[in-house]
Amino acid sequence: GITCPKPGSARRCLSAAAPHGISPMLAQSRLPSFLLLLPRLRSLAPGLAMSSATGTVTVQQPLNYRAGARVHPADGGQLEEVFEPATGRVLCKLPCSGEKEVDLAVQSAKAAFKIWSQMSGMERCRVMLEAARIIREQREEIATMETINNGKSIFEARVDIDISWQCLEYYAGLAGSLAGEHVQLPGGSFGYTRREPLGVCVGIGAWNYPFQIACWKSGPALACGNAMVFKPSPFTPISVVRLAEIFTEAGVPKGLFNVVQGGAATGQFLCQHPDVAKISFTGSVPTGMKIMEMAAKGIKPVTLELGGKSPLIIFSDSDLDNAVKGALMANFLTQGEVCCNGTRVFVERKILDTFTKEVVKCTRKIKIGDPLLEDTRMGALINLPHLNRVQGFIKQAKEQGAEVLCGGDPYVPDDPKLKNGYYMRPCVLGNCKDDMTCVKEEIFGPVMAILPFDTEEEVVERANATKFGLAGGVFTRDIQKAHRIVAALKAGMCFINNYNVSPVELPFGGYKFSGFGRENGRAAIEYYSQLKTVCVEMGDVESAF
Ligand SMILES: NC(=O)C1=CN([C@@H]2O[C@H](COP(=O)(O)OP(=O)(O)OC[C@H]3O[C@@H](n4cnc5c(N)ncnc54)[C@H](O)[C@@H]3O)[C@@H](O)[C@H]2O)C=CC1
Ligand SMILES: C[N+](C)(C)CCCC(=O)O
Repeated sequence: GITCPKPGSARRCLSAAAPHGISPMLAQSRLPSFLLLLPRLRSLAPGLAMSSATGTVTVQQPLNYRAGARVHPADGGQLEEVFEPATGRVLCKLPCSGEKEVDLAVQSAKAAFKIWSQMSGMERCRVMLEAARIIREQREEIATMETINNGKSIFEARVDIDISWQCLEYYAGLAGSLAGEHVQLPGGSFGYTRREPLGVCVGIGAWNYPFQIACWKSGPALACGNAMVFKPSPFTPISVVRLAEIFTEAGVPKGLFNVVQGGAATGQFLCQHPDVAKISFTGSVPTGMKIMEMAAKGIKPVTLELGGKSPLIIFSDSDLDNAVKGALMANFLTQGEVCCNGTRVFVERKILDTFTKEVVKCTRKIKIGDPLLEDTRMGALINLPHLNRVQGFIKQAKEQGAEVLCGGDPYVPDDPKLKNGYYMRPCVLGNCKDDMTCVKEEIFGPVMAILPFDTEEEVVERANATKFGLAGGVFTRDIQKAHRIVAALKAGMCFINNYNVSPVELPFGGYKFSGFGRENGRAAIEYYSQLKTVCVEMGDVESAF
């Protein structure tokens, strides 16, 4: 029979390993209870007020970080309200950094780069391992901050934080083995290559995985000997400053990792700064295009992690129980606000009815509500405009002939403090056609579209008929078919018989409009370093003149 995913199973799927190699469930049970953590939470994150229950937190501390300390920006001044998605309350007013503050952050990074880039890989490794250790130790506090600012469930935020420290640990491990090669040339001459850092790298992040995105960028950047100035999304400015403090606590030179806050204007100052050597961006396609244009003016390399509309193909020979779980994992993590989500679920017609019935049954069981409660599996969307945008897609889908099989409507929790939060019921759409807007455009919300198919050839063609190419997945018991399908998919990250797991050892990134460059895995080293070739003459110069 088919069972819905059980609490705990998602964490097993999502997180490659747990602290100290023990199971994530065990790791969690060894942590002190949430209440016991409160005094510690206050001392570690003084920006958070007395209690950290939903609806009680306000952030007072400065959220810029420069030269090893929290600072108020030197200029800018325009204030952005930051909301708590679960309640709709204002968490803080964020001053956006201007050109002067951006310059100070870049200069601070430049000074730290001089020290950090001269250290050996093993020395950098030790500092990064210490940062990973501190994150692991403070997992609960950081996950709580992330939940309060992003609206995702605490259950998921813990997984994000685990992936974050695993990422730093992974790149710490690589730092000591970064090396060039030695090449013998005629007459005893030889050449060698050196893998050198780029300098000051800029990271610009989206709001869906604030802490994790910052680790996916700073991990490889710092391992290669670079410095970084990071700008989170103005919707989620809080947790990344904690990462900056942790790096300092771990022993990086002051200024190695700085945080500037703000939106497009601040981002532009960063991208146009002449002392910036590289830009790594996670966000939407239109912004990605602008970033590339700005980078072109300074011949700066870019990494672009952009949007997607990925296919998930379910064959009739799949293990149906796993295929249903896979479809839920592919669509409903972080309220569906995930770039690599498999939102076009192609189902072989023979099992369309059985599969759809089970997916709808399991989707209806997803517990929505206060994201800090242990049993919540879906929290609030990032903000009201975004909730309205997602609602607009569902309305349009109905107008174009799709059938709402479940959810799709706003959800108002019983708890009075959550009444103004941005909740909706996860939605499954049936009767979808390839040319509907809900099937073509990235919705970035909890909306799954189900599309029947008949043949392998047909489904591959339809799966690839998109401007995006971030991810794709296939469920089947036929191993030849599975590998044939993923080989034919035009997407950077493919899953066989699972979806949306994130082992940091594997490169992640897109094809086509989903961007280029890779994060995670050894591959990311290429994007945060440059190769110097040294040619050594052991004989006399044979001059042409
Ligand atoms: N491929 C991936 O890894 C991911 C992609 N995304 C994509 O991101 C989008 C949602 O994130 P948003 O934050 O709304 O995207 P966005 O593109 O509006 O903003 C992303 C970041 O860029 C900054 N920014 C905006 N305009 C800028 C400019 N002109 N110059 C420099 N920086 C600028 C923003 O302040 C923010 O920090 C979705 O479309 C999603 O597909 C989101 C997460 C992961
Ligand atoms: C962690 N994972 C795989 C669920 C999502 C990562 C990509 C993103 O930032 O949206």
